[in-house]
Amino acid sequence: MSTFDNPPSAPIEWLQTWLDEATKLSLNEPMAMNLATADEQNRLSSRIVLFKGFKHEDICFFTNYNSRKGVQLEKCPTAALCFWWDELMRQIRIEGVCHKLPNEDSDAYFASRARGSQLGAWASQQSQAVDSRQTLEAAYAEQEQRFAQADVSRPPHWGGYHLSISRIEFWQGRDHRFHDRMVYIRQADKQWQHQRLQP
Ligand SMILES: Cc1cc2nc3c(=O)[nH]c(=O)nc-3n(C[C@H](O)[C@H](O)[C@H](O)COP(=O)(O)O)c2cc1C
Ligand SMILES: Cc1ncc(COP(=O)(O)O)c(CN)c1O
Repeated sequence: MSTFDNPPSAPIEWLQTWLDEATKLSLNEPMAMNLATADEQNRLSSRIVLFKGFKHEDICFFTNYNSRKGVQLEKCPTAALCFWWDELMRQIRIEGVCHKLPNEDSDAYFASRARGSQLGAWASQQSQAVDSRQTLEAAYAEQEQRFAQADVSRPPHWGGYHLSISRIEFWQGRDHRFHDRMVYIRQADKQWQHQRLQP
């Protein structure tokens, strides 16, 4: 029997199962998810970021807090995420509110990154204009020198967010565009209510 015929009362285990199944496929970026944010005029923008695990039941990702998305999240913390796995014909849509992770969590994740990516986080003022690739390379070389004898510390403007889920939908592609959909909505008392949706 499919999970859609016997849905769990809460969605997190189901989400974890689909993430595990996508990871097993040896895709290039199985944890890539679209992140949509809005500015103060309700203009939307979206881009791909990587899912980096859970904080309790919240979804974590890491970025530059001064980036375009970071500036938007500061003013408008509601955001939407979307995973799509072609090979599984599966989509997961998530909506919720983002908060910055505690510094300790960002420190721990930053410390786990490749050294080159750590230096890149210092060298890049993400989303700002730059006149040439050479300017970027020079900024990177400068950070390489600066940290030549040391571990690379986390830039204060680089860190994580955790998105608290208010709505999540599981979508399984089926023949004749007659897909399975199940949505979970978080109620005021924190309990989940789920409903099957038409394709
Ligand atoms: C597969 C993939 C994964 C990415 N992961 C991240 C990520 O985890 N964090 C991040 O800041 N940017 C990531 N990026 C780059 C973003 O898509 C984007 O270019 C960048 O964050 C700047 O977005 P912004 O100007 O809207 O803030 C990724 C891009 C791709 C294609
Ligand atoms: C600019 C940028 N920042 C952060 C990440 C997150 O991935 P990681 O921490 O694994 O480098 C990515 C992934 N492509 C990225 O492009």
